[in-house]
Amino acid sequence: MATAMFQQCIGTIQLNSCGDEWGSCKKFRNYSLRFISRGFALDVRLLTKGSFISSRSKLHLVHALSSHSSLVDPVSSISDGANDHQKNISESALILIRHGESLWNEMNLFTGSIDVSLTKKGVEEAIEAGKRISNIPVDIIYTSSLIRAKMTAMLAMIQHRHKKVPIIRHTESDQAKEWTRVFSEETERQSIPVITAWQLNERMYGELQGLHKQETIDRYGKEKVHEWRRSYDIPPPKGESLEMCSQRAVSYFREQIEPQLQSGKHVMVAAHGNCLRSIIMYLDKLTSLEVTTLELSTGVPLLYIYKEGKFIRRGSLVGPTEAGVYAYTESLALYRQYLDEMFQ
Ligand SMILES: O=C(O)[C@H](O)COP(=O)(O)O
Repeated sequence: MATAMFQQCIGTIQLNSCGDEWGSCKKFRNYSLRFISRGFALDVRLLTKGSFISSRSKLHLVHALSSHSSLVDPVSSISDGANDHQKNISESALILIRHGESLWNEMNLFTGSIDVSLTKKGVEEAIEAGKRISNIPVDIIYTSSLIRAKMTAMLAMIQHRHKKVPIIRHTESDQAKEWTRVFSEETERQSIPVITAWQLNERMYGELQGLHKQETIDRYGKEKVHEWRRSYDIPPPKGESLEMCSQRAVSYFREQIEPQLQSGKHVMVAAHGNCLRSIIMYLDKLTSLEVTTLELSTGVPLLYIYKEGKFIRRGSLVGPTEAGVYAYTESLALYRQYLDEMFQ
């Protein structure tokens, strides 16, 4: 696969030698070498006259200038003869993550729309989640507008092996858009857009927000509280039912996120227990009865493959060192192989 990538990019790779090792790069001067002071440390092998030359020196691969984004997203760009069949495989990864433990999860309080931070354990869960998805391609991230989901997305993404920088896009006003513009295409390519959307916020828990869950059970009874928490269409007092939450969250998913998947982008969504339950209900075509038993743990990423208009659930991801990761799909296995070769 590395052969395929370099065949595509050979004329356009930018390389940065490390100081005194520059001499060993001279043989590649026909290939648009340029000194750039940042990038990823890699051992780069280049294909020239039909065979690989190992540079031996530590090179910094900055990016490919070609229109292909194959060095950072090889899944969609593999095109040598051996991999021609890949052209016909059009699939995207969708990762869903419920945020890590929040301060109010720890205190067993109804949280809903209240904007509380992760706990230390929540931070660790987000980092662990990031390790689990570190071999899965991610092109764009969606989070709710609440800090616990944003923290989870950022902490998870900094674990990714491709080392791209997640950047929150501020689109709340024209000025916000203008003032947060990135003026380098190269920097842009090394970043991942993070879109925040209130539609992905946790279901609004109304008059339960801030109440202790056990004390609420003691006061209103187990059955009533369970109905508020898990029924599909019965809202908690002055709050949103799952159905109401689903109307905004699933509409947003269908209108904004699904088109990204359709266009071949790999997407991560960091959100909340009930918001994600409503999205999973849509993806897995669960009935309003089935969704009542769906529970999501904090900080556990779930993988779906979007292919030919269908969502295929692949379950929760195992740790990055476990061989099972290879079993997800052929494209994902190739992506991991690429990461192994490029980001050892
Ligand atoms: O808002 C909350 O309190 C939690 O995120 C979800 O709570 P639940 O499990 O009671 O729905």
